[in-house]
Amino acid sequence: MISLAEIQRRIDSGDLSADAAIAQSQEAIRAKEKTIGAFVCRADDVRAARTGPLRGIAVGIKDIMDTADFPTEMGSPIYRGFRSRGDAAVVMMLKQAGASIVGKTTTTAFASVDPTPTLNPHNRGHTPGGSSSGSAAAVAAGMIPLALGTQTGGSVIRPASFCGVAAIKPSYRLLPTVGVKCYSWTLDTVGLFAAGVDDVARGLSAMTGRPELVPSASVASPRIGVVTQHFAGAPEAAGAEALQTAARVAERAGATVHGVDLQEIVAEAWRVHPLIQEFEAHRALAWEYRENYDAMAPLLRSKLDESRDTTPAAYDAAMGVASRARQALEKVFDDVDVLLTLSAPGAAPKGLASTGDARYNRLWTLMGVPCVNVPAHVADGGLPVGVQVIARYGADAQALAAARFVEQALARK
Ligand SMILES: NC(=O)CC(=O)O
Repeated sequence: MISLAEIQRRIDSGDLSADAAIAQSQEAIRAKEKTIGAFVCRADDVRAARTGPLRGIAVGIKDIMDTADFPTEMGSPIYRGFRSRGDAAVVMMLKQAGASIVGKTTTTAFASVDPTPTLNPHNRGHTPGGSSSGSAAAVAAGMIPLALGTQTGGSVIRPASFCGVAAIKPSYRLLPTVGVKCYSWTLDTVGLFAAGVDDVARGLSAMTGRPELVPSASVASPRIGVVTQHFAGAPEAAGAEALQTAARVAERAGATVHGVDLQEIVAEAWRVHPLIQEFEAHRALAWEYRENYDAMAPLLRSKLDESRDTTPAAYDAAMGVASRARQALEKVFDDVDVLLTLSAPGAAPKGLASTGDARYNRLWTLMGVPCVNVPAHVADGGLPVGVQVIARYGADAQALAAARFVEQALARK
C-alpha cells in the first residue's frame, strides 16, 4: 500500500516531487484498476499542487460527494451523468490542503446496501465491503494513499476491516457533510481510509488544520476496555480471534486491559439505530423513492418499503433512547481511555451478494464517537480482519493515539 506519511516525508526532504508522487498513483491505478474496479470515473491528467501538507497525495472520493471536476452519480442510474456545480465541503478541505482528486470511488446506491462490482484486493472472490467499497479497495490495492468514505451504519469501519486498511469514522460533525448526499442526518459521517493509522491521522489533521490529531512518536500506554457487544450477537471465529489478539498484544505492550459491560440503555440504542436510519432516509430520499421507485436499487427499495409506516412518535422515542445512551456511554470513559471491539463479525463474505453486516458498527455511529479500524488478523484465504478503537465523543486524537499503540503492538507480535 502507499503510505501518505512516507510520501510527505519524501516530498519534504526533496527526495520526491509532488508531481512524481501523483504519477506513481496514476501508474498504480492504470495497473490495478482493471482487476479491482474501485473507481466509477477518474482523470489521467491530474497535476500536483505546489503547496500544502497534502501536495502530491492522490485522493479518491466516494461517489456520493459533490465534485465540480467529476460527475456524482450516487451509485444509482437515477443520477447518471449528474454533475454538481461545486465541490462538497470536504473535497474543498482536501484541495485547500494541497491534495489532488484523481477520481470518484464506487459506492452502493445512496450509500445503502446494494453491492457494487468492486472486488476485494486480498481475495477477488470476496466483497470489499460497503458502502464505501471503492475507497477501501483503492487504498488496499495500493492505488492511492488516501480516500474518503461515509458511515451511516458501518460503511467506513467494516470495509476497512475487510480490506486490511486503517480508517477513521471521526466524531459526528468533526467533518462537514455539506455537499454529501444525505441518507440520515443524525448518522451520516464522513471518514477516511489510508494504509496505516499514522497515515489516516495525517490526512485528517491536514484536512481540518488540527495538528493535535497526529499521534506523537511515542504513544502512552492506554487504559483499554474490551467490549464484546453481546447484544449484537456472537462473532465468527475470525472476528473473535482478531479481538482476542489485539487485546492480548496491547496488554503485553503495557496497556491496562479489562472487559467492560455496557448498560442496557446502550444496548437499546443499538436496537433502535435502524428505525432512526430508515425514518430519516424516507425524508432524505423521498424524491428518489417516490418519483423514481422503479429505478431504486432493489435491497434499498425493500428496506424503505418495510419501514414506510414508522411513526414520528416511534422516531421521537428512539431519539430519546439514543440521547440517554450517549449520556450513559460518556460515563464509561471515566474509567478507560478507549474501548476496543469488533470491526466486523469476521472476514469479508464470499461473493458480491452482500457488503457484510453492520451489527458491530451501527451503535457507535449513533453514539457519534470516533472509531478507528486497525487490521489485527488474517483469516483463511488471506482475508484481513480488523478491530476498532473507540474514544469518547470529541476525543479523536485519543482514539488515533490508542489505535496507533495497538497497531504498533500488533506489528511486534
Ligand atoms: N452507509 C452505511 O453505513 C451502510 C452500511 O453499513 O452498509
